[in-house]
Amino acid sequence: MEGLKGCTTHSPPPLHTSKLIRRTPLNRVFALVYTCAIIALLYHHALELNNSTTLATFLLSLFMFIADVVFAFMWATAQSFRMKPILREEFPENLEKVITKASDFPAIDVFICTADPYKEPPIGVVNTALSVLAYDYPTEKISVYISDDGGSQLTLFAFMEAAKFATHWLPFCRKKNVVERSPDVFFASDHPLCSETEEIKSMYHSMEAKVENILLIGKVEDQYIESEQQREAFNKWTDGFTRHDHPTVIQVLLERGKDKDITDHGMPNLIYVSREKSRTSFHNFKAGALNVLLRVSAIMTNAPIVLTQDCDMYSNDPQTARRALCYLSDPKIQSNLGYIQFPQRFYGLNKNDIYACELKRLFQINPIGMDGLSGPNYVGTGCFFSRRVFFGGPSTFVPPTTQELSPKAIVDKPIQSQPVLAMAHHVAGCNYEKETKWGSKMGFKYGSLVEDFHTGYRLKCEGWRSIFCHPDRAAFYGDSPINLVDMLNQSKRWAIGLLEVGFSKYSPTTFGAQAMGPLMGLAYAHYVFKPLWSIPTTIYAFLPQLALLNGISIFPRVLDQWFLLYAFLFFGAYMQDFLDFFLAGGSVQNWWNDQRIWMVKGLSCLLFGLVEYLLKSLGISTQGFNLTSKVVDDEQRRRSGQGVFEFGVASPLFVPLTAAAIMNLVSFFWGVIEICMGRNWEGLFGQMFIAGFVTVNCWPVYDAMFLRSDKGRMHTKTTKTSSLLVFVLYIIASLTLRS
Ligand SMILES: O=c1ccn([C@@H]2O[C@H](COP(=O)(O)OP(=O)(O)O[C@H]3O[C@H](CO)[C@@H](O)[C@H](O)[C@H]3O)[C@@H](O)[C@H]2O)c(=O)[nH]1
Ligand SMILES: [Mn+2]
Repeated sequence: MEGLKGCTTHSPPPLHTSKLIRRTPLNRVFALVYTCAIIALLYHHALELNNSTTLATFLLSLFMFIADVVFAFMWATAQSFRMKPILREEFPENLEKVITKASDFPAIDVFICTADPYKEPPIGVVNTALSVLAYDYPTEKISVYISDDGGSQLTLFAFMEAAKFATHWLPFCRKKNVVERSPDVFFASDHPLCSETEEIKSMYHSMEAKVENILLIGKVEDQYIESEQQREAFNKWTDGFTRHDHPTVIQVLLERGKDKDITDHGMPNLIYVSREKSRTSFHNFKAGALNVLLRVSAIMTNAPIVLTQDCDMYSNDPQTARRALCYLSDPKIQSNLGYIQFPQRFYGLNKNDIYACELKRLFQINPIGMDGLSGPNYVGTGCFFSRRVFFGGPSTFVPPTTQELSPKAIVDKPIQSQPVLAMAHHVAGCNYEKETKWGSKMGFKYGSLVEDFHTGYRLKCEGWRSIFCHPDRAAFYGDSPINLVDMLNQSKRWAIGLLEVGFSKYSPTTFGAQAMGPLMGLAYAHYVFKPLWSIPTTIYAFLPQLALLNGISIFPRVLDQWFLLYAFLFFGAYMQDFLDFFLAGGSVQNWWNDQRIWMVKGLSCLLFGLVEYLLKSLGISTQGFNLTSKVVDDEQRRRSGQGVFEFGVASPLFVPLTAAAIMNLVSFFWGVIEICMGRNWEGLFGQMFIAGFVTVNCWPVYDAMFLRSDKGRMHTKTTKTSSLLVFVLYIIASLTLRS
């Protein structure tokens, strides 16, 4: 592999190594066997279609055929992750021995995005920023930029407080060798008690109280303003200032070389940026915010390395930047190395992770598979980029709009000097990108609600390589929705965004496969077409059951040889899925929940995402970036902690799921009755099995409909609508199938 491997007497110690996962040959053989089984299945379908005698049986066979074709396609795309998965290890302790002294480390610009002080409490964003400001990295090399799309003085106020607190926090972390550098996490953990710790703890809590108080009041009142400089900053929030319409605000809160901590050690840069907004221009959500930060940071510091962070993703390991450097500074791989992606990991997941919010496959398993090819995708946060990637492919430099934005430009003026500030305001303006390549050929890419996925994908197509860095100690921890409807809405937004890429002119199946090779093309196709899972899932959730209710058998009889094929395909896929999950450190319970959520998503967010995407393509509706809320009420947190599903609201997202739950329960019992009355069970076994399996999976739905009385139970309106839907489907099916 590319790493600096093996130690002869002369070669330097390694910075990183990698190895192929041991079970890879087995995976490849299994893929071959399973492919043969799929071909046999499709042959069987062809026979069925050909032999169907009535329109009804033809339609049934046709739908089942479509379902299996989509399943087969998705299975095939998933194999790309199993062909060459690799594991890596880094040795940051060797950095100084191999590369340079710490003072020669490259500078890093950190981008933290936030967009709404009420959905993303500023104290949380402050903790994220503090955890990065306090990295074990030369302080003068770090600049943290906050992008505030909420345009909120409350957030700015929180950061002014944070800047003061940081002058105590950074030296404290250094002195005590603190590992949890997010103060909130540190003070909530078991930490050694001493007067100094107590003092800084009370300082933190009083800052927290102040910030929360301001949030309650809703504005920064006079008594909180401490200096003329602060007043001048808050004066920008005039009467006409709204979050959708306001001028650029850039505020340098800490300046390298000028501001000192309480031990007289220098501080990193901390800069607040709220880009200009106007109702007449489109802002491209987070991608737009990141492009503004790319430009503003180019003018102010222009570090060669850029780290992007979501506001809730705090650093959990101060060594992280050094770890990324093990790759970024290795001359052997530098030339086409685009970014180092760390996995998204989450704190406070509920017992057995009932909503599978850990997204183990997306964030931990699949990236290992892509890493063996040309590297993992970008997931929006916890990613160290080489700034150069935002300006064209490794050998095709796309020059920026002005020389000052070039990754090679050298900043020689202080960040608070007049020309620098003027230029920074200019490039943050909402008209700046008009008629430029920003968002298409330059910077973060526009055109998809999953700007992270889209950007990473396009960088790959341009020829950049990426690396997946997954140390044992999580590098970052973030928030994940603990409310079902929030989780489904988030996945729905992703589904729409993915389809936007899938059906664009850059589709992975055509453009992508050509640019990156067939395996990477497949891997990306697996993501962009993920919402298509909803088609077979929906068919399998209703059709075999409707046929069962009408006494029609659609799968082979148990003693038939074709039945074995179905059994192999089903158990083969589930067992392999289980093994992947289990060997990546997941528990049996968590896997069970993960497969259940896969089913739930197929009947809710993926289905709605697909429909909304179609409506959007027809110009009927538009979808914005609905932020995932990072606040939850205590009762919800309690229920979620007990591992109980939270329905509560009457969302249409729950209707197909609830209808499927009812349909499967009813048809299963109907089947049992039929068999008790002496009907031959062999022909119905396949359908009974599916109905039974779905019923077992739907336990939380029945619980929420019939047994619970708390606020998180199923809304009666959802139950009624779903029952009606089942009834209508039954009538339609009976009329068609019995005709
Ligand atoms: O107009 C916007 C919208 C969002 N954000 C920020 O984007 C981040 C992600 O938003 P969130 O609501 O937390 O979305 P998630 O679905 O949890 O985020 C995942 O999916 C997004 C794409 O849909 C990626 O941008 C994220 O990095 C990825 O973690 C947050 O820091 C927001 O403040 C903005 O800055 N401007
Ligand atoms: Mn998020």
